[in-house]
Amino acid sequence: MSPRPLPGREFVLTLSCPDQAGLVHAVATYLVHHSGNILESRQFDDRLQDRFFMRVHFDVSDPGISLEDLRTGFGAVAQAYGIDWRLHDASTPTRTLIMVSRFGHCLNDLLFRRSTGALNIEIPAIVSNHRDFEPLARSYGIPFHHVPVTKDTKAEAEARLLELVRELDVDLVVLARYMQILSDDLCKQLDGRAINIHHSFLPSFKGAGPYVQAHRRGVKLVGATAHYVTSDLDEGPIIEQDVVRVDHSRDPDDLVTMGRDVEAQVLARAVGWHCESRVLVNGSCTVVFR
Ligand SMILES: Nc1nc2c(c(=O)[nH]1)N[C@@H](CN(C=O)c1ccc(C(=O)N[C@@H](CCC(=O)O)C(=O)O)cc1)CN2
Repeated sequence: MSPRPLPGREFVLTLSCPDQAGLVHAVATYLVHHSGNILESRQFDDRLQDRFFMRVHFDVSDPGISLEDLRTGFGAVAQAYGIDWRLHDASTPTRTLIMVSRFGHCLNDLLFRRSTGALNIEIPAIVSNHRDFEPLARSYGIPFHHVPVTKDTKAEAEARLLELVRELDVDLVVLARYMQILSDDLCKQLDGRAINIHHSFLPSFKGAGPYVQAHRRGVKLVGATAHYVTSDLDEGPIIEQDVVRVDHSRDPDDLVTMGRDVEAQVLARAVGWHCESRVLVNGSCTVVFR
């Protein structure tokens, strides 16, 4: 058997389109014409929406083929089939701006996971409406931006955030227990590239104080939900969720403590999958090729 060529550069193609025959063949033919070798391919046909979703992780052995060549080449296929698509270099880290308020466990977890290489992200800035975690940012050598928010300064604060997003070429904004509601305009500007961790198992207990709400309800499970941020508070497409068991003996503060680990783990999985282009938005839901 002839030896396989040395692995080339790796790319990820994600796509969705109206379901139709020949899609996988068209993608495979495109890859062959660009010296592509499939490493992983996942597909999902949403029969209710009649929409097809695909994620292809592949390498390219021809060193003369650039990312722009690949994008130009797939543009023709996409036009023929009405495909919405994205094509990324799999090795490129996602430039991630993290926002936090007074609870830092999710921020701390993301910083550590980046430091160990568990998350392929760069963190050009940490933004907070409080100064609690400026020392933590400094300990990782990451610029910290204190952007206070009041009803009167919200517009100015959001303008400053957008300025940082543009100046630092940010790909993804993560609300790691950032407790300010983003305006409709900011949500539009960050559509599909802002992830929030909500400290409940949505759709239960939306909004502020979910652990107090859960305690009043006498729940036997508390949880966390990572979702894309939209104008509808805590209603964005869900990316990942998990729960932890509780009981009658726990007061609201106990629930806050017990929820920390599951919040951090859920957010980290969601951020990791987003950064590996494993999450595709399907209307108000997601398809996650995890
Ligand atoms: N536009 C959106 N903004 C935010 C979302 C979202 O889904 N869409 N998620 C929240 C996070 N969050 C729960 O996870 C949350 C944060 C804050 C509040 C809230 O009511 N806060 C203040 C009011 C602050 C303000 O007016 O800006 C309060 O406690 O009264 C509810 C839920 C992050 N932002």
